[in-house]
Amino acid sequence: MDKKPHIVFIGAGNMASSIIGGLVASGYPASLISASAPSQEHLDALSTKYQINTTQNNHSVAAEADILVLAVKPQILQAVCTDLASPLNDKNPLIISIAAGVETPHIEQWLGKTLPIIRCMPNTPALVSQGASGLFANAQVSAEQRQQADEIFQSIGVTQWITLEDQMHGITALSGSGPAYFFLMMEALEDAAVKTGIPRETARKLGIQTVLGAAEMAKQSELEPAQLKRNVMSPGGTTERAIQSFEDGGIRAIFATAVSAAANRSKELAELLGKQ
Ligand SMILES: NC(=O)C1=CN([C@@H]2O[C@H](COP(=O)(O)OP(=O)(O)OC[C@H]3O[C@@H](n4cnc5c(N)ncnc54)[C@H](OP(=O)(O)O)[C@@H]3O)[C@@H](O)[C@H]2O)C=CC1
Ligand SMILES: O=C(O)[C@@H]1CCC=N1
Repeated sequence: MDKKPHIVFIGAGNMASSIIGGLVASGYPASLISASAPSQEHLDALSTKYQINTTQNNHSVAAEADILVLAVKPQILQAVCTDLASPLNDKNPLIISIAAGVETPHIEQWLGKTLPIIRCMPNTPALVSQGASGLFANAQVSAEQRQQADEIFQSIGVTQWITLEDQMHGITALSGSGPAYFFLMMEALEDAAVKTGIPRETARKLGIQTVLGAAEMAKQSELEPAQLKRNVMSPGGTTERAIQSFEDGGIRAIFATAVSAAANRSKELAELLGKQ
């Protein structure tokens, strides 16, 4: 980026904080990051931690944005966008919405005009620069804006662009919600290990490192996860027993059902919110 854009966040919750934290950690100037939300307490926490600009006034800050990140709950996005229509009347910032299940035509309709809009589905590991973001650009987004968005989200992890907005439901179910699946597995693995007699602290430390090590290995290896799994399974050994137990318990069906439940909820949200 030659001249870095002023990035304004509407909403200062979990996800905005994660992205802001990742951006600042990657060296993005805090003076070029602003956030707006109702809670002064949340804003103070953000400005103390990251030295970014904060305000409770969506209008004033939105009018200064080169890039406006909509980081509020999907259910209030319509009200927030409708309210921003007037301050954006003579402005043309790049809009980036991270709201689950809200489609770009609805955002355009609520903002009252055609605008460059990118839909992004990030995830909370952005806070430690290990995010995974799926992105979709509408037809108004220029190559330069696409590049700017890509650089922002690459500074907090990995990016993947999709060409069909409909695929965002699957991305949401995969990587948007995904960190929670692995935290659940860490909880379950730790509890199970403690039941074998291991101290909790030991179980947590080794459990987390095992997840991290497996992910790093899968990332670096040319082998597919299925082969990496087989490489751990000595014939007649311990892993084989555990994997057989997972398979007997229907782990693949459990994953398929859960991921499709999340994708279906994203579709439901899109239908519900589009009808408001
Ligand atoms: N959490 C996640 O893992 C992910 C979330 N998302 C999406 O990110 C979005 C935000 O989620 P998340 O951060 O978890 O939610 P949070 O509830 O943590 O944050 C929502 C933020 O919106 C603020 N807000 C509420 N009303 C307004 C308003 N009128 N104007 C400005 N700000 C307002 C809240 O203010 P206050 O601080 O005062 O409460 C809060 O800071 C959602 O749309 C979600 O779908 C996407 C990917 C992953
Ligand atoms: O649970 C949610 O709806 C949001 C979207 C993806 C992750 N959190």
